[in-house]
Order: sequence, then structure tokens, then C-alpha cells
Amino acid sequence: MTSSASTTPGTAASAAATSDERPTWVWTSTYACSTRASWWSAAPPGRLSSSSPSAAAGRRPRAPGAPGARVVGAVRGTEAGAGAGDRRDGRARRYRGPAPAPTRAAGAPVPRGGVTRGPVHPHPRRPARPRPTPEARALPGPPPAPEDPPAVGAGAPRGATGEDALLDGLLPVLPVGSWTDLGPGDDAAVVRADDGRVVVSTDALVADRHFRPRTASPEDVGWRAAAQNLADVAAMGAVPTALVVALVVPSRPPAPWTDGWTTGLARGLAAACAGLPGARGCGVVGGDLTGGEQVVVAVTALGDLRGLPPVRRDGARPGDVVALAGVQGRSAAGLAVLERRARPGAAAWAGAGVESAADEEVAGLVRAHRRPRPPCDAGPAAAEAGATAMLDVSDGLVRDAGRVARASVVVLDLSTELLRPHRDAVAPVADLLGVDAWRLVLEGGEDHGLLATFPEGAVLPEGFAPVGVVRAGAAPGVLVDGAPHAGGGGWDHFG
Ligand SMILES: Nc1ncnc2c1ncn2[C@@H]1O[C@H](COP(=O)(O)OP(=O)(O)O)[C@@H](O)[C@H]1O
Ligand SMILES: Cc1ncc(C[n+]2csc(CCOP(=O)(O)OP(=O)(O)O)c2C)c(N)n1
Ligand SMILES: [Mg+2]
Repeated sequence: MTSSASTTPGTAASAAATSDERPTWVWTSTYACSTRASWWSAAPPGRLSSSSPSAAAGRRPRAPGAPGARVVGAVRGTEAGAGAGDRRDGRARRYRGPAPAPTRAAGAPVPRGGVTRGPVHPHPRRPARPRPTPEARALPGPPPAPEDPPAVGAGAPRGATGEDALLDGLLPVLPVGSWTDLGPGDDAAVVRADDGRVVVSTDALVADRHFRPRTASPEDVGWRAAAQNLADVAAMGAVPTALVVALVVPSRPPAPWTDGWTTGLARGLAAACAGLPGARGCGVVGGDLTGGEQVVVAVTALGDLRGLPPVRRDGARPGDVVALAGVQGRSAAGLAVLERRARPGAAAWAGAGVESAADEEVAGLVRAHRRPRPPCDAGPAAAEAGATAMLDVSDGLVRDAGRVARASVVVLDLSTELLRPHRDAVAPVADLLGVDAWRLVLEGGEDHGLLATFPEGAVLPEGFAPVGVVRAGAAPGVLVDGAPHAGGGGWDHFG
């Protein structure tokens, strides 16, 4: 962050970033439940909340052997070698990137016919894609696609109505994926699982809980839905291979969205898969459509461990380094900007200088909220580097670090000195908002960076920077500079 909040001239950027004026009822009603995430209210500076050392999850015994070894398959009750893709010699297969995804010229018609089988649904189908050879898998993936790739055939229903028309606008826009043997259109999809084990995670986004139609476009929501699920898979050390997307579609789109919003959502999903590092080659292979009162986007993500053990939350050990890949606090800052615009008295706030003073920062932070960029490539890299524990930061740094701490029965001691760059990146806008920048960094969620622990002395993979250390302690939890955190604990849907 370079420009001065007080000198940067106003441009249309901030207005564009936050151009939708929000009805205040939405703001007030939704935030009644978010008592610990009131970024827009001036927060007293100071230290943060005690990371309540609640009942610790029992430490799992570690597999004997090399430092950082994790119990693999404890949940499944099997050993690491049980995965069909595991190397029997105990050495991890080196990941060389996804197989190239099938390419299709933008705007080109989608061929009919299933990916590998005949059509069942009367919708455009994917071309057959040969199973990639090992050599093909070693090739770099396709070049990044534009953030919002053009819709192919979108919005041009061929005489279909209702659900079929929606699908006609949706399916052609979705990315095919390198692991997809059979994509959307049949009763179920077929996704290759080269490792023999499948990483699977699901997260739902609910209108006015995770996004507001007035502040986020359907493309933004699609991006976020993909990004946060891709991050969950990456946080296990896996490469995302496929997404499945279930949508609740109200009979009338929420304002200001219009009827084609499902196509926009598909464009956002495709843009995230194409544009996030480490996600290229991940396809959207299917989903579900149903009617309902409120927009809900539920995404299930699959991933491939490439012969490595999953990086769980319970492997951190005293002496490990705590490291973070990605940004932290920016999404919360962007959300604070959007929410502040919606609250009563927004005009007075605008008059305080944010509109004209920090437009670049404002636009960047709002964008960080609307289109988070989890470093999905850093997850598999962390696994290869011997990360002992990892998760993505969705609910807040202290809160999610506490999950590692409790699962591993250790203390994670975060350093404000090491986290300072994150604080500095949000400070100008935080100051203008009257929000404590440290709270944004320590409690803000939804950046979906990867928080991992590595054995002392390990070479951190690219993208990771140290943010603390793991200590032994009678009460597992999180410290900040050696002291309990005195602020809020991050996001809790029911807290
Ligand atoms: N309805 C559910 N049924 C089964 N497991 C669930 C359900 N909701 C959450 N979980 C599991 O509880 C754990 C915590 O969920 P969550 O906080 O959503 O994780 P994350 O932050 O990684 O998305 C995850 O392992 C998740 O799979
Ligand atoms: C309108 C709106 N209000 C509040 C938030 C903030 N928020 C909603 S959910 C959430 C935490 C992450 O979502 P969750 O469903 O808990 O994801 P998970 O931890 O399961 O990955 C945050 C910070 C938001 N994104 N949008
Ligand atoms: Mg979840």
C-alpha cells in the first residue's frame, strides 16, 4: 500500500468498487448475528481475545518415522500405503502440475455429445478428452483465462424452458477440467482419482449471510464459492480436481440481479478455476438446481493428494514455525467498506474522506472481498515441504489458528512483528473507517490464505512467510506476542 490516504485523489474506482447503495435493513438484520465481526464499528485498539483454550481434541499418535510424519488415514482406519496411488516405496510422487485442460476457443460452439458417453440431457456436452499420459500431466497447464471468460452459448436457450433453459445457460460456461471423464448432463459425473483417495469438502454460500446481491455480482459469488472450496482442498495439501455446484434459485432473482444470474455465477466459477494459482484444470462436473426462497450456492470440491499424506490440523508440534500464504485482513476490510456504505449515516462517512482519499485502497480491498485469491498452489507445495498442519483461514486468523492449536494440543504464538505487512496493507482504510487494523488482520475471515506449520528449519515453500511459532503449553490455544488475544474471536455463524 503506497498511496497516502489523505493525498490520493478521488477517482471513479472507489465509487465503482462500492457503487451499489445498500438498503440499511439488510445490513442491520444480517449483522445482528455477527456480534464478533463488527469491523465497521470503531474498535478500541489493543490486544485481542483470549483464544479460549477449550476442550482440546485428543492428540492423535503420530506415525513413527520422519519428522512431520502424520497419521494417514486415521479417520478411515487405514494406513498411508492403502491408497491405490500411494507410492509403495514410501516416497512421495512429485507433483508437476495438472494435466492440460481441454481448450475451446472462446465463443466457439460447444459440441454436442458427452465427454465420453452419449448424451442423456439435451444440453451441450463436452468433447471427449483422452486420458492424459504421465508426460501430459507434467506439462504446464493452460494459460490463465480472463477473469470473466465469455459465456459460450449462454443465455441462448434452444427452445427449452424452466430448468432446462437455466441449464442451457449454465452448463456451456462451466470449465471442463483435466480430471473429468464425464461432465455435466448425466445422473452423475465421472472424475478421475489418480491417487486412489479423494479429498472432498463442501461449503455453502447463502445470500445475505455470505454475500449480498446488492454488493456482489453473480460472477463475484461464483468466484467466491469456487475459491473458498478450492482453498479447503488445497489446505489438505491436495490439488483441486473438480467442483460440484448445487444452486437454490428463487423464482425472481434478488435485486439487482436479473434472470441470467445463474450464467453469471457459472462465469465466476469458471473464472476462479482458470485464474487462481493451482486451480487450473479443476472442472465443474455437475450439480443440482432447485427452487427456494433465497439464493444458496453450495459447492463440493474434490482433490487429489498425489501420493502424499493429507496435511491435517493435528500435526503441529512445539518448535514448528507457523507460516501464512496469501493475504489476511483484506477481505474483512473490503466487507467493512461495503457494509459501511450500507449503514445509516453512510453519507456522513463518505464525507469523512474515504470516497476521495483512498480510492485505490478501497477498490483493492473491496475486490479482495469479492474475489478472494487463495494461493491454492501453496497447499500442495506445503505438503511436499513437509508441513505438519494446515488449514485455510476462513473464519479469522486467531480463530482458525485456534483450531490447529486444539487439534494438535499445542499453543500457536503469533507475532505482530511478522504480521505487520498484513496490518500495513489495511491500515489506511481501517483508519478512515475508524476500525482497528489489527482486528481486521487477527479476526477477519474470508481471505482464505493457508496457515501451516512447518518443522523448525524447514525451507518454507514459495508464498509462505513465517507469522509465529508453535509452543508447548498446558492449555492449547493462540497467543499474540506471547499474550492472550483480547479482541473478538472471529466469525461464528451461531456465536
Ligand atoms: N452438516 C455437516 N455434516 C457433517 N460434517 C459437517 C457438517 N458441517 C460441517 N461439518 C464438518 O465439520 C468440520 C468443520 O466445518 P467448517 O467449519 O465448515 O470447516 P471449514 O472452515 O474447513 O469449511 C469440517 O470437517 C466439516 O466437514
Ligand atoms: C453479507 C455478509 N455478511 C458477513 C460476511 C462475513 N462472513 C460471512 S461467513 C464468514 C466466515 C466464513 O464462512 P463459513 O461459512 O464459516 O465458511 P467455512 O468456515 O465453513 O469455510 C464471514 C467472515 C459476509 N461475507 N457477507
Ligand atoms: Mg465449511
